[in-house]
Amino acid sequence: MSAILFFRPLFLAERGRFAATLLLALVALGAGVALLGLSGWFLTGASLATAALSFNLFAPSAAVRGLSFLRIAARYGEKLVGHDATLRVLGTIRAWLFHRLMPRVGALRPGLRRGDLVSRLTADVDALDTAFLLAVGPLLGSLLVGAAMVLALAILLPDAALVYAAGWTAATLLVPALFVRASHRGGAAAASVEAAAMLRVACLDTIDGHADIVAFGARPWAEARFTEEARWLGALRKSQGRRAARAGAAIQALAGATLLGTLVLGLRAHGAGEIEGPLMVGLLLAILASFEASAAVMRSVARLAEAEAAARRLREAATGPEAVIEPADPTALPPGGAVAFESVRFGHRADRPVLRNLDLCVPAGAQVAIRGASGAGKSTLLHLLLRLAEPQAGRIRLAGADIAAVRLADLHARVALLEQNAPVFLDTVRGNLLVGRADAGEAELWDALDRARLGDTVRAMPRGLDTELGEGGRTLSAGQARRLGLARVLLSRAAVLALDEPTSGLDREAELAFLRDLRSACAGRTVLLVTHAETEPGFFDRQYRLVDGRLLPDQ
Ligand SMILES: Nc1ncnc2c1ncn2[C@@H]1O[C@H](COP(=O)(O)OP(=O)(O)OP(=O)(O)O)[C@@H](O)[C@H]1O
Repeated sequence: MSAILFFRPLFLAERGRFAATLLLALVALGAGVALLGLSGWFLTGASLATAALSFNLFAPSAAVRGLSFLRIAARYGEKLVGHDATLRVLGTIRAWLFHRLMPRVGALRPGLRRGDLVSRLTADVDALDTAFLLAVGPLLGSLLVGAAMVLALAILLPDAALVYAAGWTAATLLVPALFVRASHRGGAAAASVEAAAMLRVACLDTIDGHADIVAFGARPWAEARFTEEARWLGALRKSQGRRAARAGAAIQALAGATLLGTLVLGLRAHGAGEIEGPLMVGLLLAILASFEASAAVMRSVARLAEAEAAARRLREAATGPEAVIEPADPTALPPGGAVAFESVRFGHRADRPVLRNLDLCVPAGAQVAIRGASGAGKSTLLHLLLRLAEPQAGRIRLAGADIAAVRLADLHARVALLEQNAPVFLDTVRGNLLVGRADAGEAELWDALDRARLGDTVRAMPRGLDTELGEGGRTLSAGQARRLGLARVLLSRAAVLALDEPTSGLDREAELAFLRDLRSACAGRTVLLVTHAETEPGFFDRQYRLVDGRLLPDQ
């Protein structure tokens, strides 16, 4: 339970609603047991009465109706309040998790797949709903009902109290505990949660790679992979289900044995005149009803094991190291756009440096191109400037300030990045552009689009700026998606533009035109552009080549 308890503060925010749920669940459970007990007593009493007149029919039948109504109302209220509280908590957990994940995404272990992360934010959070509704509630309810039954038997049929206590303890505590142990021992619950996540990964992978899979005739391969994941999940759930069914059968057997034991002891007490027949029947039926609560515990425990595994995965995602730490005592970022790298060393693995003691000095407003072979470290250099990763040695300065000492929000307001695979969000053209500057007006949006040479394309779209672009920009060509990313960067007010391959996706003519226009489009801003493209003299103030982790003057 330790992983679930990690989320306790978020659950406690709804403690009022959860307490009301618990109370209503107890009322429903108590009313159910009392209803069956009373009915048993009533029916037996009525049938044993020689003359109907000698038995008061009115009071018990009114009580039966009252209890059944109370049970229905309490059950309804419990579901209503409980689900409301749970949905609120799940919403809070999702928002909290998203907030925690954002600074950690860059530092997630490389093996962690997108689909797995989605799985954590959705299915794993959902699994936590069992933590209260299906676990704590039934367990507490069952404990209280069990204790009440032991007390009632101790008063009315003392011989049977011990038998019931033993049967009930075994059914409510021992069997679920053994089930949890068996599930933990095989790691079944964790494996099942993992398998469900992997199935989502396989599904997303297949959708993303759909065109290639079709083109290569690899559908059998994709289907076999998906089927294999599905089969694995199915097998794990089946064996978990089998274990749960065995435990359920054990509870039924214990309920039967307890009932039988109580019946034998009850008949003996009845023979000795210690208990009346109707009361004994009432007790027997109440015992039967109380074991329903034990079966509910078993069902919740079965789901609780998965909730615990899901909580562990959520905790891992929410508490991992942050990619970049905010400075504890940030310094103010002076105005300006001068950029300097001072003996910067970085490697994704410390023993494999990508940049080695790299120096670069770009005065404010200067435009610099950096060329280099694929894998030379060009994107890495730009990422370091935005503190998407931290150098292992050296310092990067912006407007004279060490970027490690300034607030991330200040840094990101000053430096805009056009990523190599700049995303197109599931939104309109306008929505995608406003990510660059939320308060941009209509004229500024069109200006940015024109400067990125995308204005005419958007004008020809049916709804212009309000055209929906589809997931991942599916309705755009790769070159158009690229230019949309560029327009977003041009729209921002950042004094420094970090452009990663801004002309990829453009033909050579458009590429040269873009590079030629860049000077006026970005006038007054510092530009660091990394590219494979051949540039021409005069396009940039300075040009470098990135070779062996160092910058050499180019041309
Ligand atoms: N997240 C990562 N984990 C480990 N290694 C990485 C990671 N990202 C990049 N690398 C490695 O770092 C090196 C530099 O990568 P980078 O993306 O900066 O190159 P690049 O010059 O931009 O290449 P390209 O022109 O192909 O985009 C490469 O060898 C790459 O394999």
